Amino acid sequence: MKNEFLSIVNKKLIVSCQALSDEPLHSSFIMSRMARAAKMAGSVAIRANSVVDIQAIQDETNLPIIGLSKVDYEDSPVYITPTIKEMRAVASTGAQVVACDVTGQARPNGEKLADIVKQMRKEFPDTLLMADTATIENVKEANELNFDIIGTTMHGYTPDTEGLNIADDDFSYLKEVLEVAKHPVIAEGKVDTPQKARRCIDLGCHAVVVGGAITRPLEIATKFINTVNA
Ligand SMILES: CC(=O)N[C@H](C=O)[C@@H](O)[C@H](O)[C@H](O)COP(=O)(O)O
Repeated sequence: MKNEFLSIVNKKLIVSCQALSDEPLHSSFIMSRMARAAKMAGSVAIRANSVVDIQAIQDETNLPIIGLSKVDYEDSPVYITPTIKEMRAVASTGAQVVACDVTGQARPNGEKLADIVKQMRKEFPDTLLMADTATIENVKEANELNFDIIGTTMHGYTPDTEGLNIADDDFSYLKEVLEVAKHPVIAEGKVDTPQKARRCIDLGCHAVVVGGAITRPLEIATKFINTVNA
């Protein structure tokens, strides 16, 4: 039976607690404390990168997790849970959701997304799969592959969508995604104010993920400094 993740996060905020090795807060302990703060504020789930961070956050908060594993491969631009190896590792933590890149770009080792999804359904039937998409074409592929959740995570982060933002033109891209998607949409990517997060819910998203605007102090401080120093 599928887990209760979607009912838990319905119309709610999910905080993404992530810091890569080149970021000042890179540490599973620090990410677990970020997750503690998010839980205290009322976040109902956490998005987390890497097995070690997921485990630290599970131990600290016991909140449901959207898990992913960012790994760079030489033969592919896909880095969010790119192969079956990362998908299995994240699912094996017990994360309620495994998120992976669905941008249509070639995966490492020539792996095919359809095969990965099929294998995951066999091995982890109760784990939800979230598609981190960039374009409407990607949303259609996520529909065809029957992903449980469709995210806008990669919009603005691929060659086809560089510089774009889901909030542009009063969220016109997000409105299109909501039209096309056949599964619940979670808004994610550059949602950097409470008002924008609320707008995503009001437009019909199932939930909304906010990361950097809450958990990346370098990003937050830089915005302040750029404005003060302007
Ligand atoms: C592009 C990419 O790798 N995005 C990652 C996906 O997990 C995270 O680094 C983002 O922080 C997350 O999507 C939340 O987005 P924002 O931090 O803009 O609220």
